[in-house]
Amino acid sequence: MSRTPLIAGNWKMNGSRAALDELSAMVADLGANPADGVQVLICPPAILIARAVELAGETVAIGGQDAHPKESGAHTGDVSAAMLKDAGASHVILGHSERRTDHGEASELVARKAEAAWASGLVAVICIGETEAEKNASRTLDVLADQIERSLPAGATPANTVVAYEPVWAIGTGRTPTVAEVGETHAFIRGRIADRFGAEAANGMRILYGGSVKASNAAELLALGDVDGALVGGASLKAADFLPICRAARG
Ligand SMILES: O=C[C@H](O)COP(=O)(O)O
Repeated sequence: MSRTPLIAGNWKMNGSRAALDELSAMVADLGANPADGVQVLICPPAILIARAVELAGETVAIGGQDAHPKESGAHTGDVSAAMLKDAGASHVILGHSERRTDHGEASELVARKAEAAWASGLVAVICIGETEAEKNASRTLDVLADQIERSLPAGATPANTVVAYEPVWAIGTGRTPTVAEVGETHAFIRGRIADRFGAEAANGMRILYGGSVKASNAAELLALGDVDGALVGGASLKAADFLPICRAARG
């Protein structure tokens, strides 16, 4: 099964209304010179989503960075999947390591959020990844297996779920695993998805790599058979940095 590459930009807690000019520049460039066959997604801070949706049109999908598992209610400061959908989002990042660390999110909560995302018609981009201490203790595969088991609810399909593998130690550091390590780890992840959801689901489900992806390393990472795109942080903030990554994903 062929999988449409997804290049997803996570703006994290960066951006402003003025920064949406960068999104407009991405949309204009991709409109004039499409990255054929590549799906492009930008996940700005929640407060910018509605305006981003207006600017992005059909060229760039817009997503959230988190969603509360409940649809509405007394949850000060939170945003629900239903609200993201209402604002025009199509995707939501869940279980990012910064949420797991900053907000103590456990995999069970991530799974509940994914179910809420699906119920609202959003695609869940579910993040997994080992810390540096876990890597140094040779626990990477055990950690990933556990996160796949507990963060992805029953019912995950290629249509409703994307998995993003982000080694925590590679995020924002300029360090990445070797290309061979990324290939082996993604193959392991796909194998575990097959164990849980069956071979057909594993064949169709996209697995993104994230962690210090930039124009200079994107092509070699995206050329790997089990790497179906990238979750990009810092290099997604500027059109000039992000567009070459989108183009590197073309087959
Ligand atoms: O969600 C994106 C990742 O955390 C990667 O961030 P980075 O590209 O700045 O390393």
